[in-house]
Amino acid sequence: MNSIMDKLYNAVEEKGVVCVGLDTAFEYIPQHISEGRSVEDAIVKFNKDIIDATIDVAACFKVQIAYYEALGMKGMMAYKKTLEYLREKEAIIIADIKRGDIAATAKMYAKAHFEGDFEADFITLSPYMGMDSVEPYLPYITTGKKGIFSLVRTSNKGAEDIEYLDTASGDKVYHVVGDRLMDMGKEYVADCGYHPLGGVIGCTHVEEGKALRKRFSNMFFLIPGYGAQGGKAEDVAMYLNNGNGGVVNSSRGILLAYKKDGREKEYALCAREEAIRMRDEIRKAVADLK
Ligand SMILES: O=C(O)c1cc(=O)[nH]c(=O)n1[C@@H]1O[C@H](COP(=O)(O)O)[C@@H](O)[C@H]1O
Repeated sequence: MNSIMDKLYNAVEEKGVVCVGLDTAFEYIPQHISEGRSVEDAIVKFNKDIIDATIDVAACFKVQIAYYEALGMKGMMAYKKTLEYLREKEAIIIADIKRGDIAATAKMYAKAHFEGDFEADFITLSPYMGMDSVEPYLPYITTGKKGIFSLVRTSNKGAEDIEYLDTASGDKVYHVVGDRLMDMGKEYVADCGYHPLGGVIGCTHVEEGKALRKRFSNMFFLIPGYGAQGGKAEDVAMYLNNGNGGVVNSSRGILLAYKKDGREKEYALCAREEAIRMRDEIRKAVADLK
C-alpha cells in the first residue's frame, strides 16, 4: 500500500520541499478579485488560483483554519470548499488546527478532521495534555492514510517559555515530546523510512537543526518559519535528510509575493514564482551542505 507518508515522501522527491500555506486573510485578496464577490467566493477563487499556480511545484498545502474560523460560517464554507478542491486535485493536505484535549474530545476532533466535510490527510496537534490526547488519532493512523504533526519545537520566541525548559534528565521539554512521538511512531514506519507522527520544528533556531535531525532520524518534520519569520534556506537544509524528511511551509511569503512589485493582477503567477524560487534556494542549500 502507498501510505500517506510514502505519498508525502514521493511528493518531496518529485516536487521539492515547499508546503504552500493557505493562511488566507481576507485583506490579502486583491481588490479586483474581492470586488463583486461574496467573502466566501472571493477566498475560494483566490485559493483555487494559488493552488492551480503552485500544485506542480508544491509537495503539499497547509490550510490554517484560524483564518477561516475568524470569518464565521462563510469562512468555514470557504475552508470546506478549499479542502474539496485540494482533494479533487489529489493534493496532500495538512489541516493546521493545533488541537489538544482529553481522549473523549480528541476522538471527536479526529472524526471532524479525518472524515467528512473537513477531511484532511494530516492535522497539527498540540501535545501538551500528554500522549493520551494523541492516542485517539491512532485508529486513523493505523489505516496508513492519515498522519499528524505534533508541535515539538516551534518557531516563535515564546518557544523558550515552556518547550526549552530543562527536565531532570538534562533534556529540554521539546526533546521529551519528540522522544514520545518517536516511541509512539515506531510501529508505523512506512516504506520511505518515516512514521506518520511527524513533528513541527521551526527553522528559526538554526543551532539545533542538525541535533534534532539526528535524534529524531525517522520523524518527518513540518518546518515553518521560512520567509516572513526570517528562516533561511541554509537553516532549513540542516533540518532535512538529503533534501527530504520534511516540508517547509511558507504562507505570507507566497500569498503576498505579488505585493513586492505591485503585481496585484498577477498574484497567482507571483505565488508560483516565489514557490519556485524558494524550492530552488533550498535545493541549492541542501547541495551546498554535501
Ligand atoms: O504548526 C505550524 O504550522 C506552526 C508552528 C510554528 O512553530 N510556527 C508557525 O508559524 N506555524 C504556522 O506556520 C505558518 C507560518 O506562516 P508564515 O510566517 O506566514 O509563513 C502559520 O500558519 C503558523 O500558524
